Amino acid sequence: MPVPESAAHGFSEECIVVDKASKSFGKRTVLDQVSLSVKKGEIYGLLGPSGSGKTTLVRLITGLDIPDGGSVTLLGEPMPKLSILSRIGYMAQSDALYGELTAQENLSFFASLYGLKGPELDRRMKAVAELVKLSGELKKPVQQFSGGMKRRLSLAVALMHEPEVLVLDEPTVGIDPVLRMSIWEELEGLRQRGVTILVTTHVMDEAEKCDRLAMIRDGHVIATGSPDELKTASGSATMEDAFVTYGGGVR
Ligand SMILES: Nc1ncnc2c1ncn2[C@@H]1O[C@H](COP(=O)(O)OP(=O)(O)OP(=O)(O)O)[C@@H](O)[C@H]1O
Repeated sequence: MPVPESAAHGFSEECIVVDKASKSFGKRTVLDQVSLSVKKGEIYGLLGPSGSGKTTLVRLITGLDIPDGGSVTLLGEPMPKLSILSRIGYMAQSDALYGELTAQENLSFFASLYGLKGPELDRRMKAVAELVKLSGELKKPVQQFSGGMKRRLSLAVALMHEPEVLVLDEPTVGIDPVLRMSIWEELEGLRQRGVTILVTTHVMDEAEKCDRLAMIRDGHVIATGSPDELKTASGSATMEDAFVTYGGGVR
């Protein structure tokens, strides 16, 4: 008897459901009837060439933009919905941090937007700073941070309010391989605690770490599945080959 996909991967509840979502800018259709679903507690990757529509899709999912057609449901609620925002952590592609403020001041500022204060604020600040290995750097102005440190601080900001869903747009761009590995260890730790993670990436070894992936090309989801399923379906030995097959249409 075939095993349902959700049972096969050990997940059940659907956390993010995108149903035939479309988005155009002017005459250009950037997303065309995109559908996918992400289950609670999985790391789901969006993989596709530059300009394929990943960031646009992420913005629809987080409610920053509204689809022209179709729908997005997050944690059972139709998006956009203000009350859901406190349950999402979003890390955009470019860091939105205050350079003149210290890391600690940045964390306090963003946490205050979620109503965190007092001992709870201190507890969360300590926890996220440890998680992204910036505990010793909290008093430094962010303008003195390297690109990788800023990326890690942005991740810390997204984690401050203990979101159930984490949406990360290319979280490791500009980060060296050692730091990249440690960020992925953190993401795997969060997954173990039941956090659902949606991540866009261009990096194949990161794609391999996802439970499931959607391959996006020219605004369409052209394949979904686990890394092994995508490799098998495309007759590829490596994720890189699968990406080229799906993304570049080379074979
Ligand atoms: N606000 C906008 N106005 C007009 N065009 C836009 C807008 N936002 C995105 N686009 C266009 O939509 C297409 C998809 O962009 P998007 O940023 O979603 O791609 P991406 O897959 O995230 O790319 P990358 O991997 O390079 O970040 C691109 O051609 C982009 O120029």
